[in-house]
Amino acid sequence: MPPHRDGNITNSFQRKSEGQGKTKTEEPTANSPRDAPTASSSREEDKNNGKRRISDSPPTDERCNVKALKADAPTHLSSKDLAPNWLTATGNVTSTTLSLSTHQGDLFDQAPPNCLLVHACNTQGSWGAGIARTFRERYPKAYTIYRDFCTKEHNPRYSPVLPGTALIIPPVDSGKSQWIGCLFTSAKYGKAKAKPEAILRNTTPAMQMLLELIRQADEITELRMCKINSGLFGVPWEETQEALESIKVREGWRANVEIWEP
Ligand SMILES: Nc1ncnc2c1ncn2[C@@H]1O[C@H](COP(=O)(O)OP(=O)(O)OC[C@H]2O[C@H](OP(=O)(O)O)[C@H](O)[C@@H]2O)[C@@H](O)[C@H]1O
Repeated sequence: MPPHRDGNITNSFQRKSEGQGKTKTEEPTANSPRDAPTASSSREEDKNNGKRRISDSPPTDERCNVKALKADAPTHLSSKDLAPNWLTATGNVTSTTLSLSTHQGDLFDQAPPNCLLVHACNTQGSWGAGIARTFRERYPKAYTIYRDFCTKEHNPRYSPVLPGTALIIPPVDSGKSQWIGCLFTSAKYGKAKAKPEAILRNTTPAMQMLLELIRQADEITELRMCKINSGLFGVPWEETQEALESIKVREGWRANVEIWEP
């Protein structure tokens, strides 16, 4: 995927079934990895040339055929791009657990091209305070993609983004070459944010999904993350750290995450 897009991300994950009725949202438990919402197979064929766009094709043998995605319209990657039960279909579990390396400095400073910058997000489409606000100021077009994902592709009331999932957004802001990673660890924010134990429960499956989406994006150079959940979400960093370091790395996943703290 070329580093700079024109920023007009067409949401090629439009689904015929968009606007479905209410769905019950549950908080995933640490031991029952959430079955990612299935990529809808009811997507229409591209009538213009009869070709099924990758985003309209059901996942092939367990995973999206991402190769064709690069030739297709630019877009984000999310749970909708993963096959049902994707976690069991993901490569073999290795004996390695995720390792975190700490770096002193501003997450954004001199982030290399195609580096993924990761933060914790709510599913309401708001980057209103904290580091999220900085993300919004520095990557306004990426913010628009996140917001539209939460409020147009999903509907916070009737078909919300599920906590415990993730979203990655390619470089779309002019002059910027970084990807943005969103870990949905709490549905709401502020006083309505999830309880710390729910945020922690969501962190593991969200991170597992992020690692799989990174593997599929196949262009990301390094992975930088702030101390997610430890500020406005009110979860002691050590607890999030323990949850992250307990993740067993699958074949093809990044095994190291850089944690940047000011
Ligand atoms: N430039 C920088 N480089 C490196 N580290 C930086 C930094 N700037 C701040 N940090 C640190 O990054 C950690 C996270 O701190 P945060 O409180 O922001 O995030 P969180 O994950 O606890 O909570 C998420 C919810 O907060 C937001 O705001 P809203 O809900 O919209 O109101 C979202 O939208 C979510 O909902 C803290 O250690 C900060 O010191």
